[in-house]
Amino acid sequence: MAATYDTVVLDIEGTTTPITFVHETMFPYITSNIDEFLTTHWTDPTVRAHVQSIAEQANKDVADGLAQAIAIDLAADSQEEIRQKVLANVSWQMRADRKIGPLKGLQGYMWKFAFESGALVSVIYDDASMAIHRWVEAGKNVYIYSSGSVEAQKLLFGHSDHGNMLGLFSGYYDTKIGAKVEPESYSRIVKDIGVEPSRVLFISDSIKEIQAADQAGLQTVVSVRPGNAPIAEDCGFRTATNFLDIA
Ligand SMILES: CSCCC(=O)C(=O)COP(=O)(O)O
Ligand SMILES: [Mg+2]
Repeated sequence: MAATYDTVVLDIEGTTTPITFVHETMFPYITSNIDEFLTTHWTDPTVRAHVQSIAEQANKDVADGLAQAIAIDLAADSQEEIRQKVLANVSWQMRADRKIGPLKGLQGYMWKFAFESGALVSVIYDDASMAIHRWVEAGKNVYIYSSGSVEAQKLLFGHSDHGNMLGLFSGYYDTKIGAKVEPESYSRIVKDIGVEPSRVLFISDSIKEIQAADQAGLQTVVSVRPGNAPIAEDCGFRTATNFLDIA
């Protein structure tokens, strides 16, 4: 590909970072620690705000008829009932790998303690790290767009096996800008950055995200990594197993 882009937008899971790191290290950290974390941090104002968001989402899910959702009455339930219902709602959403703001917000806050204490160090593919450096050295702007909260994204790139990479990125987007499978989300991102969609390269392992970005007029490459969902050879999009083939 000729360098017809001057902005790069990167997904994380399955793109810069192995799916296994997210599913076998980051998510189990939440599952193993959330019970104790909520008990210990229950009165922390940030946890209170996340509990409120989880409760609002749970009540919406119940109204929408989601079978596993459990309503939370913040005014009438006891604090222990609320805590147990938060645990139950987080549990089913994590089993479903739900990419939704309230869940991602609480996960991100828990990961803050894990990354900052050194309990977690993220994994970035060598070629992804090298390509990001090359893009930045070539004057391109590199952004992240992930379902993980912006706070979690910064923790992940700030505490990686390639060191603190935060200085390389021009900005971060999460699902507050819109779902990753909606073309409008990509239109909002390029508008926010202030670039033409045709000058932006988006890389992701998710074919639905690639289709959405393509519909919004961005250039795309499908990230093919070990453990990613298989991509059909005739998917109609450029694929890459190594970022250095793109950079
Ligand atoms: C950035 S935090 C960990 C990743 C995460 O929670 C997630 O859902 C990753 O989704 P992505 O959009 O990066 O595939
Ligand atoms: Mg991904």
